[in-house]
Amino acid sequence: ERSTNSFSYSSYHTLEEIYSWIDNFVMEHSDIVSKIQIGNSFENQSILVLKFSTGGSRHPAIWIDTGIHSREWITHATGIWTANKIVSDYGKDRVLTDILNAMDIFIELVTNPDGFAFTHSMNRLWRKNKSIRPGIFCIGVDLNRNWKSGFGGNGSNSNPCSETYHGPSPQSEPEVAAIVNFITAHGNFKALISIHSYSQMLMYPYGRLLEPVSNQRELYDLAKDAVEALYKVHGIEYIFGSISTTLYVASGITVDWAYDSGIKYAFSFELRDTGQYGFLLPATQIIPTAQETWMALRTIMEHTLNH
Ligand SMILES: O=C(NO)N[C@@H](Cc1ccccc1)C(=O)O
Ligand SMILES: [Zn+2]
Repeated sequence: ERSTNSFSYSSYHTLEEIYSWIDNFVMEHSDIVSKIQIGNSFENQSILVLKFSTGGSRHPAIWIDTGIHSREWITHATGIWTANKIVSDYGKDRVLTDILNAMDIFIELVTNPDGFAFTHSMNRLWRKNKSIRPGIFCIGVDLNRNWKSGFGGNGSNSNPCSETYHGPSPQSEPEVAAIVNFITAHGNFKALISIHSYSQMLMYPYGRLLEPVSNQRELYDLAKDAVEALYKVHGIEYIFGSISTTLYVASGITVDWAYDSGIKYAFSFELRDTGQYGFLLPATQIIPTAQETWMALRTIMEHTLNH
């Protein structure tokens, strides 16, 4: 009896429960999934990535991260369901099978493990990581402001007590440095998708600039197709566009770094809802959210495969 069969995909879980699910999941699907430790968090938790691969040495790759902001629990839960969806549909869904036969998919489920543990133990609405530094009397850096592109610019804050504190320097945080080192060393990532909640948006670079990226038209059309595929599942409406024009100017963010590193398909999701529950989205909405998000992810991955 597969222990992942007894895991509830319609519940929220602790860091320990997710890490033990990862070990069981990898054991039960060792033909296609492996676990990579890309580093350690500030408080010395392992930073784990799931690799989905059908072989080959350096297939073009797709990166998905969830939970960079620890209070956004729907994103970790969506990532776990998505991992199981990939192994369930491989060999059955033509599009996914074609994607995995040609590309590798990497999913980092708990991108901010220290913050995530803290949302379970002390503060459900904690956003940042848990780094501390001498002479600084507030905890944590916003991991979505700590990237090199536009570091310290508008839409990030130099005050360590701010929720958007960018940290002392680019990639100062081990949780960000681990991803940068991994993606840079791999050298063949074609798409990066960083998943947040909430607001129901699908966005692409730039966050730091109002000017459009060179392939803006392509990203606009792809985002449009993706949100249409999402809408068809449960009728949930997303808006889409560049981060700076759709949401607000934000500097030092994941997708700007990815885009500037040559990953031309860089997206950020804001999952359900639009504020009724916000970060406290009821667990009953986990599977519906994951189901609709999958159709958008699949659309983006299919486009990446074909371009
Ligand atoms: O925290 C959230 N959303 O979860 N707000 C995001 C908005 C966002 C999302 C993606 C890129 C840039 C900015 C933030 O980091 O400010
Ligand atoms: Zn966020």
